[in-house]
Amino acid sequence: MSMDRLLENIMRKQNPTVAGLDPKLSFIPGHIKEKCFEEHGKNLEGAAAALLEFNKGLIDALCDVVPAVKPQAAYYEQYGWQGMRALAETIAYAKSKGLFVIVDGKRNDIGATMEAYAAAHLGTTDVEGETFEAFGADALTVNGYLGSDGIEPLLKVCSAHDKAIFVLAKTSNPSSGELQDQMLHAMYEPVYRAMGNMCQQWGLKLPGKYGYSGVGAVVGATYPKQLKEMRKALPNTFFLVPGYGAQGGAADDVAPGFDKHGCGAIVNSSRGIMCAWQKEGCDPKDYAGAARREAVRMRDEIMARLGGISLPAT
Ligand SMILES: O=C(O)c1cc(=O)[nH]c(=O)n1[C@@H]1O[C@H](COP(=O)(O)O)[C@@H](O)[C@H]1O
Repeated sequence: MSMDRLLENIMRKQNPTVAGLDPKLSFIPGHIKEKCFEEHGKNLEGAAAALLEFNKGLIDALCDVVPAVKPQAAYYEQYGWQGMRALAETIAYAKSKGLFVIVDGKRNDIGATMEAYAAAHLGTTDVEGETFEAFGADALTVNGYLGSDGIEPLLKVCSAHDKAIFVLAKTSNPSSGELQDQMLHAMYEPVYRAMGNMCQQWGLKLPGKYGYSGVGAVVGATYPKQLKEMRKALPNTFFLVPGYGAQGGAADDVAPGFDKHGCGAIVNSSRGIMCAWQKEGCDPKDYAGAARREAVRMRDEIMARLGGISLPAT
């Protein structure tokens, strides 16, 4: 099962972190942009080529450190179909380096449309009887707030193609509480807890051998209290924890998301890793080296809190 593969990658690398690949031109060193603009023009084609080259450098530098990468689709979409091609090529390149790829699409719609999203990102697309893998991620972030009929098609595709999903429960952004913290009086619990419970239920259809199902939940590093509460309440739900670094989350904040085996969560950092070269003020040609140093620092900081990671007995 796909989530098992993520856990095994985390265990092997002793690193419960994921590098976000959310590139925009201002994050990319000048020498890459100049080369790509010269080759392809200063247009969407040139920009997309720069994104891909930047990403490949990051992936090469990070692939023996991190277990996974998380490209956020919006950063590619803003560069048109050329950007989406860069997304597809980034996914393929990361997979070829043994990385688990979580595409951050936060997709959701009615069931019929969700079938199309599921085919696009996790399954295969049918062309008159022949099937093709479109984007081929290992996991996709989704929004569960349309309810079960939006999630069911994903569960089917996950089961058939060995994939996983992460469902937004308590997001990291400052205004997430406006709706997600509201109490559901009939259930005596806030909305994000109800969503967590739904993840736990949906996960029954995708059981994993280490106790964590193929339906994970997104819980922000910026809300450690809720992270702790959710870890206790949802023993079979693996967490994607964004908000470390650029959004202010630190090792102390993410620690409550883990179980007693040091398992149960993966912490994302995007700008913290991608833009480390700007923060360090190092030679821009060493941008990937700076990303690696930050990824190692982040790993060591979180691992110092966890001690070690072992996989719960099967
Ligand atoms: O689903 C996500 O990954 C996500 C959920 C959430 O609650 N908060 C959140 O920041 N994210 C994503 O995680 C990444 C965070 O980026 P940085 O703040 O640069 O580390 C971005 O790709 C966000 O879109």
